[in-house]
Amino acid sequence: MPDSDLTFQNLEELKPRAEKILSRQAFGYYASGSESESTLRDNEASFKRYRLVPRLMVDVSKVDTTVTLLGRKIACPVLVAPMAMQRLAHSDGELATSRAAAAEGIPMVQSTMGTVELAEVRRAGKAGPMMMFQLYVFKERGFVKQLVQHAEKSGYNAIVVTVDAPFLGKREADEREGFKLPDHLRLENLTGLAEAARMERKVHSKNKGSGIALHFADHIDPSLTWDFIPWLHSITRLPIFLKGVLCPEDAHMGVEAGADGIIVSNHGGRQLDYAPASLDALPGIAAAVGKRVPVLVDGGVRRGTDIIKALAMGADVVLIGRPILWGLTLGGESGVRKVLETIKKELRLSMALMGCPSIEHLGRGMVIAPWDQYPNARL
Ligand SMILES: Cc1cc2nc3c(=O)[nH]c(=O)nc-3n(C[C@H](O)[C@H](O)[C@H](O)COP(=O)(O)O)c2cc1C
Ligand SMILES: CC(C)CC(=O)C(=O)O
Repeated sequence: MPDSDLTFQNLEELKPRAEKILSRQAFGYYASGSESESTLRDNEASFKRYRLVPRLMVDVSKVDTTVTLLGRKIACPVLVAPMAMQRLAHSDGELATSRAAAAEGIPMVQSTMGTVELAEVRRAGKAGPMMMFQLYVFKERGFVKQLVQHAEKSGYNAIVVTVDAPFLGKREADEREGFKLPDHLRLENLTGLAEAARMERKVHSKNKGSGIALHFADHIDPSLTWDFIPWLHSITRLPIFLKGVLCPEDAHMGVEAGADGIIVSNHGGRQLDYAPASLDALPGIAAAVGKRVPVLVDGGVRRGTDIIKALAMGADVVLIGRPILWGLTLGGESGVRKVLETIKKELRLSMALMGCPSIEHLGRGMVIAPWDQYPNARL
């Protein structure tokens, strides 16, 4: 697949360009949300509702975008979100994303459902600050233990447990197109295991509808409860983040159960439709967590100013999903690098324009919701 022209101004331009390159099945799988896609749309729309109040006469000749996560310095408060099956976008798939993220000093979260084996992805990203492994919890706990311990031995620095997917949301594009993983690709983390061989057949199966949804219903454990977290701690020394939290009470219960980080997410609008936009759920969750552990957020982050809004509203770090896949589609490793470079540059400039020479300067008073009064009314 020849790489295309990588001249673009911003992340919002990329989706229509990627659509021209990808197969209908792959584009449908990447782009779609569940059901009426109201949460999918609301994720981006919510960022656009808020306004920023700049502060003036601050020395911004130097702007420092770095932050620390799990004791490691990262280039800016951004992570690459876990996304399955990246070789649908480009033949280098997860390897390209891993190299690009490492080169930009940004951690990547690798999905359980990768099309490159997790240890290879980790090796490709060895120059980077760190990597996390996203875990889907299979009914077969022996397999889960094997997967997690293999990730730990391979050098991953944290486990991200996705807790919003007891079943896969109803993604109508996948149902309509009969989404299947093409025959030349494999869910590489699941091969070589007896249980996995059976799972794999489903993803390639000739059944009608979404092969992924069928695979999920068969093998992912919908009976998961909070006691899973202490069990996971008992089999790994890695810190555990919970991904998919939308309710302050769940965030609190997660921290009580032993979570080392909370990721506010509605899975990019792909699970429960009409779940709140992640940004709208964020302030309540940040308040419930009360700085006990880091709070991360994803869903609809497309601009440097979106990162500023999320941080000012209580997040420590954001994750970016689909724009990474569009960059990967357009230009493999270079495409992902360009996506990350672009948003980093936007963040740096917007911080300067906000009068924020470093991330600690971002505060709640700098973001106004439509229902807030403008700051001069508070004087
Ligand atoms: C194609 C695709 C695959 C995804 N695969 C996973 C996955 O394997 N595990 C997971 O926890 N989340 C997965 N997600 C959700 C993302 O991690 C993330 O929550 C979401 O995409 C963020 O929203 P954004 O795409 O608007 O930036 C996936 C999302 C997309 C678009
Ligand atoms: C293979 C899928 C289960 C990955 C996923 O989480 C998604 O498509 O949203």
